[in-house]
Amino acid sequence: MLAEAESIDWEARALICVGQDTRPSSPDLAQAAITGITVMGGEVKDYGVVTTPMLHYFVASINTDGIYAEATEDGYFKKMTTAFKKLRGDKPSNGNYVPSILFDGANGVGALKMKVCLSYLGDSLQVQLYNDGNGKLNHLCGADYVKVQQCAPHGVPRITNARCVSVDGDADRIVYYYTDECDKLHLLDGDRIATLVADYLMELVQKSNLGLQLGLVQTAYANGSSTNYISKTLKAPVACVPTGVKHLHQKALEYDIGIYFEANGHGTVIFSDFATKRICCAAEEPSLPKKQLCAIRTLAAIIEAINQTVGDAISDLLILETVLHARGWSIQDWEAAYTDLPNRQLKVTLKDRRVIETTDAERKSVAPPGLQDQINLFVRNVPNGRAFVRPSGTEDIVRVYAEADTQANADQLALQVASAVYQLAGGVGSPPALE
Ligand SMILES: CC(=O)N[C@H]1[C@@H](OP(=O)(O)O)O[C@H](CO)[C@@H](O)[C@@H]1O
Repeated sequence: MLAEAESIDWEARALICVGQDTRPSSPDLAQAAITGITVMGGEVKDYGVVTTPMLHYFVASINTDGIYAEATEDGYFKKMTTAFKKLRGDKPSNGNYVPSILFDGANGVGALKMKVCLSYLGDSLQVQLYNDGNGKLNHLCGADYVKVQQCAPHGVPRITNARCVSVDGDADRIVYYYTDECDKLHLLDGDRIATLVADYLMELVQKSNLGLQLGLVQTAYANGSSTNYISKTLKAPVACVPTGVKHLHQKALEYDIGIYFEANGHGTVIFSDFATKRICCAAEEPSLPKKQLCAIRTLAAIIEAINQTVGDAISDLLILETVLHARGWSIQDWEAAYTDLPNRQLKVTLKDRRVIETTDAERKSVAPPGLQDQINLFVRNVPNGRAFVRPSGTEDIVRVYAEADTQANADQLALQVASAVYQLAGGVGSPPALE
């Protein structure tokens, strides 16, 4: 019936790529999928244990008959790391940049694949691997833990001011962090990543003189300071869309070069066919002025190094290390661009989370009645206040986000909004409290 409704041609070749992560349930689930596909007459390409973004990369490569890339693990690492080494040149250090990072693999597949990546990277980048698979997946470690709890992950040594990276369990998100002399965590999340990359690419786009338009896409979770920095300092177009990378990706397709990152570190850069052709053709024009040609060739190498199919922690890492290297920046130099507004996220459990309805890319609630008026009231009472509430698409909860001039005000605002949600929208369990 479904096949009929969707006009599916049973005679057409159906090739399904299957990949699995490191969870104990994965081999059985993968086998069940493979059996189902085979019974239905489909063809299976079993990639075994891979990161989520690797599987996306393989599918895009197959769907473009290898034009995008070679659909193998070796093809994936070779293409990205060759471009990375080209971008790096023969000097791994530059100014305040040191070619060495601490890597928290969240005890997931990202750690395994980073190990493989290291053999391709040679000595262009030193990566110390931690949480590399022996502990519990995402437990007290990984990008989500670091971002939401705003704490350094367990299992990674505290080396003052050292540049550290946390990826999530399936390696599609990445955040950077360091701990300072007072053991305070400094988080550089998806917003910071987007602004760092945008600043660098904008300079290249200008120098390349190819008339390409660059834009950024964020969600309501983007820190207000980052949005301000993009529009006021970078003077780049920035759009806000509902949560979920499918929305960000779709919007980013509207630009020649679209940069999208969720605040949690999930994102990538995509180049339109038009931009790719212009850059790749111009890169073969030796008669162009040296500075212009150099910028164009750098853009061409970035196209090779980035996984454009979806957010990819390993590919993003290579791009971010490239930008920091090119700028000669330490992680502290990167952080100096702007100051994040303190923020807080809380969760509220409701009888039915669908009673919360939102509009304006989830920044305003339209149901239940009266909730938005209450939020407006609380927000007005704190300097630089902003807050919103939305039902999660992945958990049976409602998420509350608040930011303000101080952590105490952000905490108070989040708690006020969460309490209003609990009262007006049918909260269950104990009333909201700061976690
Ligand atoms: C605040 C937050 O981090 N939300 C996450 C989370 O979605 P929710 O709909 O908020 O549960 O999971 C999504 C899928 O991984 C991710 O795209 C999104 O950013």
